[in-house]
Amino acid sequence: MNKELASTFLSSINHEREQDIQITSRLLTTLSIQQLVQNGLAINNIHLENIRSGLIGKLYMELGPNLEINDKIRRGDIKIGDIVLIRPAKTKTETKAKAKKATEDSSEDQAECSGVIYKMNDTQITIALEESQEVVATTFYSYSKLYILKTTNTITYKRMESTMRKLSEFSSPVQDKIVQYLVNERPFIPSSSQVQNVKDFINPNLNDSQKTAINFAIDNDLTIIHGPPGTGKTFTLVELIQQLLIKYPEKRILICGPSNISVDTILERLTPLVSNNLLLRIGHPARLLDSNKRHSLDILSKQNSIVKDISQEIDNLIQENKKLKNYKQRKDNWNEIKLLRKDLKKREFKTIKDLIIQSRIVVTTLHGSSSRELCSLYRDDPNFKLFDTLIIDEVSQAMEPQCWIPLIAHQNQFHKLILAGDNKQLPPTIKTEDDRKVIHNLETTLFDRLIKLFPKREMVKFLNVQYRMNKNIMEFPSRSMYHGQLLADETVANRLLIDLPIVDATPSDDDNDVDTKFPLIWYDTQGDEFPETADDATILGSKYNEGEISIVKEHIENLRSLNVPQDSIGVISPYNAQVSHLKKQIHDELKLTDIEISTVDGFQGREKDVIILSLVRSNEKFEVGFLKEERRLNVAMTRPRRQLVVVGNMEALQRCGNKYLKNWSEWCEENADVRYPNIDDYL
Ligand SMILES: Nc1ncnc2c1ncn2[C@@H]1O[C@H](COP(=O)(O)OP(=O)(O)OP(=O)(O)O)[C@@H](O)[C@H]1O
Repeated sequence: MNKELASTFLSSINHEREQDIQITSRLLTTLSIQQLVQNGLAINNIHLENIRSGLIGKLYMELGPNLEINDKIRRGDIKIGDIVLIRPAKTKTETKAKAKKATEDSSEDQAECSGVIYKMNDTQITIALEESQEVVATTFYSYSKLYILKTTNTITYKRMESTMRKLSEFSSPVQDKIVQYLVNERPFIPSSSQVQNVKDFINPNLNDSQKTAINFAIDNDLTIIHGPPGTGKTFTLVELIQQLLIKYPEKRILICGPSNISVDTILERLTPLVSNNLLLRIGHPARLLDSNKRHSLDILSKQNSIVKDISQEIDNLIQENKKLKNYKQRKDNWNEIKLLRKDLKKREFKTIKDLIIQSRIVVTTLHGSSSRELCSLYRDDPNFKLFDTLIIDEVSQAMEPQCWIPLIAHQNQFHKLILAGDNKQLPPTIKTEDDRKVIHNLETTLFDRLIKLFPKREMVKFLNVQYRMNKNIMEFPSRSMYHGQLLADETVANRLLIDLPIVDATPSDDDNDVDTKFPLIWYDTQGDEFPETADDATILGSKYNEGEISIVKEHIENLRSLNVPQDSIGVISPYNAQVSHLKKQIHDELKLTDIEISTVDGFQGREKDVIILSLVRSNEKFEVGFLKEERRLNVAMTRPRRQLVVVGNMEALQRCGNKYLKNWSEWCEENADVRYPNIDDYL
């Protein structure tokens, strides 16, 4: 089965990469820089302030706003960790000679370099460059205006493809005990010992479902911890990791996730509980939370004093390089830098190896798990055993081929695989739109496939108590997605906005209509008074709804008049255009900049006291587009703790033909405080 699995994924990944590159290059070529900036895919009007050396011989390019134009950088959707292209803007004032000279040096038609966004604020962007980009980068001093473009991260595709090729080379039957489960070459037989492994839990607050999951994971070699929203998946994993350290002090655990934030959350929670020399974070320092940088292998490996001196010498040579006029001098200077770099790398490798051997918990993204640093230990001894347990968190946000990266890079080592996630929340983001088979192959996560492979689901442990939502908010998601199994812990079941100390107590005791007393409110915009609008400005054909924005603003004003703090309020819309219009009116016009406004994806894994959800869709044909994606809506409606406010056309949901949406609006009709806004009140 490994060969079929590998070839299915190889063709799907190839198609996905082509689609991704096509979509990105279509945007970059058809749109002007202005339009790309408008869509958050580019940042312009910046210039090169400085180049300095950094970790593991990387270079850091510091860019600031072009002060002749503005004093702030318009960051758009570009964020830390993105791979970007840096290019000079063609400006009239740029003399041909200057451009020609820069081209000679860069020996390219258009000077261009690529790097990773390392740091970013309104006044400076720091980009980490690969060594190969240095010569070009220094030529950018001669341009007054630069711009950066967000690009496709092809490295991730290459890693998945090489992993799948290695999987296809496995001889059958496969040797690796864990891989045997995944390729259906081994039945799953749960351990029969009823002994409750853990005698003393460290965390006294664990509930029974969490304890059961921990005991099962210690006792079995395959576990899936199914954690619906707010049920303490991370809480559970942290205890499990501590128990594994106690039980197997000599073994090493590899913790992976699809994104840096998914693994940084666990590392942050582990830091106060585990001695820090046992914790090691592998990954580009640019992409780590500041609180986790102290565990960063990159940074730790630089603390060696000789390594520091060599880095300083490299730095000085780079500064000198700027002043050298003659091309040959510059070339000699780079050669000297290259020699120093070789020495630096040898010393760093030794330091890195010692740090990895000393650690007991290695934390990295799924892609980072096959990093050069980690796999370099097998160069000396291919049979070296580095890890014993693999934990993959947020497994339902990862494409299955990503989950194979650590399994293949460290094959024949793992005796235990623990997957944690929720297959009823956001699936992995797939760019492909033109091939349903590819979409299905890549959207079906390892979690989904294993519960099909083992229909008895004996390895699945469900966390059933949630610590986030008022029970009225929890009720529909529990019924529609979790077979009604969710329970609201008593600490959250009945809490309302009005219970927040800062919020005005009931202005008058008998005033039961005050907004802060309702956990569930629906502003029903049915009829044709609140129509949606197609937004042509954004090339992605997004939609927005002016009428709904007015209702959102009015509700926010009501809450603010009752002293609900801005940072307790979140506004979500599935449509990018609605998000940008909401930001413009709430952030720019109302100046309520502490109210978080984002798409559903931006709120994944997060929570707020009150969430206002603007559905946008309202048209004569009752079309609802991708509102039909129930897992996306499930994430949106399970973000609030105390109040969920929906603004949307109930009739559209009841007549769009989608069962989930119909059930949701009918259930809310019975259980929410439904209001019928009158458009005249907003004109
Ligand atoms: N047994 C428990 N007793 C008390 N509080 C708990 C317990 N388990 C989890 N919590 C609380 O519930 C909240 C959610 O926990 P956690 O962040 O671990 O859940 P998660 O499943 O990782 O998050 P998400 O819901 O985004 O998937 C946290 O505030 C945590 O402190």
